[in-house]
Amino acid sequence: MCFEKLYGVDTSEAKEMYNSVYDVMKAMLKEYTVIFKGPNTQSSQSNPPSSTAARDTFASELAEDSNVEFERMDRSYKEMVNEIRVTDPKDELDIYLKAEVENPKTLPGMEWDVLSWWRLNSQKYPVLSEIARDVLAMQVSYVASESAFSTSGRLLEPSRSCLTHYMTQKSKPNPNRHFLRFLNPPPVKMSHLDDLPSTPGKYKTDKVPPYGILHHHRYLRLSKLTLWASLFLALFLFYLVLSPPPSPSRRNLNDSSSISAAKYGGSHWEKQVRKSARPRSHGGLTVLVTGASGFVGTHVSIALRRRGDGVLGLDNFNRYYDPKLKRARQGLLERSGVFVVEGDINDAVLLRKLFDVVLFTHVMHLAAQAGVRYAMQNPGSYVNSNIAGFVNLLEVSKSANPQPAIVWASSSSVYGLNSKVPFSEKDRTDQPASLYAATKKAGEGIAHTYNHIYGLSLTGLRFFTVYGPWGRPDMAYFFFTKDILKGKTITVFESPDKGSVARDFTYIDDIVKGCLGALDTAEKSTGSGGKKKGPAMFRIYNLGNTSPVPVTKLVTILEKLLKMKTKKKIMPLPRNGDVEFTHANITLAQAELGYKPAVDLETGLKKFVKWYMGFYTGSKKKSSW
Ligand SMILES: O=C(O)[C@H]1O[C@H](OP(=O)(O)OP(=O)(O)OC[C@H]2O[C@@H](n3ccc(=O)[nH]c3=O)[C@H](O)[C@@H]2O)[C@H](O)[C@@H](O)[C@@H]1O
Repeated sequence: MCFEKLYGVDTSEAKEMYNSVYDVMKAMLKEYTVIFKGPNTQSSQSNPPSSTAARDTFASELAEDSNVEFERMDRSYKEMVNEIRVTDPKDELDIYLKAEVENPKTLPGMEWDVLSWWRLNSQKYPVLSEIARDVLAMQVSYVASESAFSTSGRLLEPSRSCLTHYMTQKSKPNPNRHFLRFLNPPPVKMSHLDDLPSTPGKYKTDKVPPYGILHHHRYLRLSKLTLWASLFLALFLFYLVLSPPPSPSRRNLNDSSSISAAKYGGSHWEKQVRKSARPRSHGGLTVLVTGASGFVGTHVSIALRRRGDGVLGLDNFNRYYDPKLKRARQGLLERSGVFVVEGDINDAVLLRKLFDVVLFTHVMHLAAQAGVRYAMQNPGSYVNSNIAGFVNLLEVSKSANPQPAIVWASSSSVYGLNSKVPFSEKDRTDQPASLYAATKKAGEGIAHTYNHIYGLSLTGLRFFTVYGPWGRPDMAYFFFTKDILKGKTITVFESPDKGSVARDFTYIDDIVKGCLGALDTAEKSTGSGGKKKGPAMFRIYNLGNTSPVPVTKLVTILEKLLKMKTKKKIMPLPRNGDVEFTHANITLAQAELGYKPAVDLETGLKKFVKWYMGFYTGSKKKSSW
């Protein structure tokens, strides 16, 4: 009914919304039925709290605390509920939905509240009323911020969630409650009760009308419509609070992570994990590569495997860009003997499981939300992957025994508005120009903390615009190629003084060498079992090419390689996080990692174009992979 009001009678939107809420309610009902009635298999062994027992406790609590005429109330409403007594909990929802809409206009002048109605109807709808009690009794402060869930200011108002002070007393956090078990929030004062006197006892319970009277009248005044809306609202909150950590505001990005749990476990899976992680050469490393089906992850994993190291991949296959490309990379990895676990770095259970099954000597952490400009569209995904995910990985790594040495991908973007060239590791990095850069910089700070407190060996690599075969479709060289081939106009940015924007484009093979150099020179972590035993290595290196190339030149090279002219639209560099130029000073990486970039942009793009034509157009000239 409320969806019909919102979307129109008989519209597909209304039906879709109704069905989705209905499905959620059914699922919750099922869950609660198991909790309050006990799963079939256990019912004879244990004594799970039945809905009747729960109801009785609830009723006796009421009788005890509030001087209500409980017996009288009990008699009257038992008479009422006997009219429709639901025997099978799974029918409760249908019966509730079919019930008459009650008239909200009767007995004006008395406030109603949802919880009272549900309490009153707890015999009629035993399981639904348990859900209502858990969900609707949630105090405002049980959610991080009520406003966070609201698109139009305050969400919980007296008319929407009218919890009397009596109810707030009754709805104290109870760790045994199903809902609160998930939440376990600190009990803070409800914001909409702020006008309650702060002196305890000023509100006397005897000022509350006797429960029996209230109770007797309230159900008559309750609008089914409002009830339904309240329940939906509460369900919405319930979902938000219980859903996996958010997430990229774009739902599809996390689709794969939310189903990851179903994709691991079992003896066959463990066998694959062990086999993949087992080094083939004597003294080989045992490396967990996160983001293994990403661009750099694929190349690094294959290079490690080829030289005899054990490699286990981890990737959530999100949809930031075409997952088919990631699956194709996974195919390559499998052919090289690298098994990729489908899962998210935010999944601590999975990570712990992986560390239980394999004693990783190293982690090559490449899973991240990449891309500078996309951060304005979906900031949450950067926080989720580059900060929360990284912390999760560090947490699990610091507790592992032995602790692995970790090498992870930072970015040239941390230099932000730094104008001193070439960029040296000693230069300031406190002026990020994008949220992406800020999360990468935060990652460096977080890594330092874990090094300092737990003795984790950590090496950060600041990559400079990495390109090459199997690259990322969101990067300029990649989509320029695609657009040039399609005869589309491409947009080339220029700096505010009409100068060229330039990048220190770095070929993938050079980056791979830098990654392997970092892994090979990383000292062991010093901690064990989450405790630091001594100072551990902490390093940051630039991995660039040391020869910035203007984007206009990149376009000219691509035109030459593709043998096509393109239409260019020159635009001022938008204020979306892009910086005017990057240029790496690689002295440190050269000295300590033996890093020596060897591929110039034209040579690298030639290899990329060859791969691109083979992969996307089926050209016979396929690359070596
Ligand atoms: O080195 C880095 O730190 C970063 O390199 C790239 O970021 P970016 O250098 O911005 O790479 P592209 O998005 O491929 O852009 C390359 C150049 O093309 C320019 N561009 C981009 C898009 C466009 O339509 N037109 C255009 O002229 C950009 O302004 C930039 O100068 C990656 O996307 C980041 O993930 C990485 O961390």
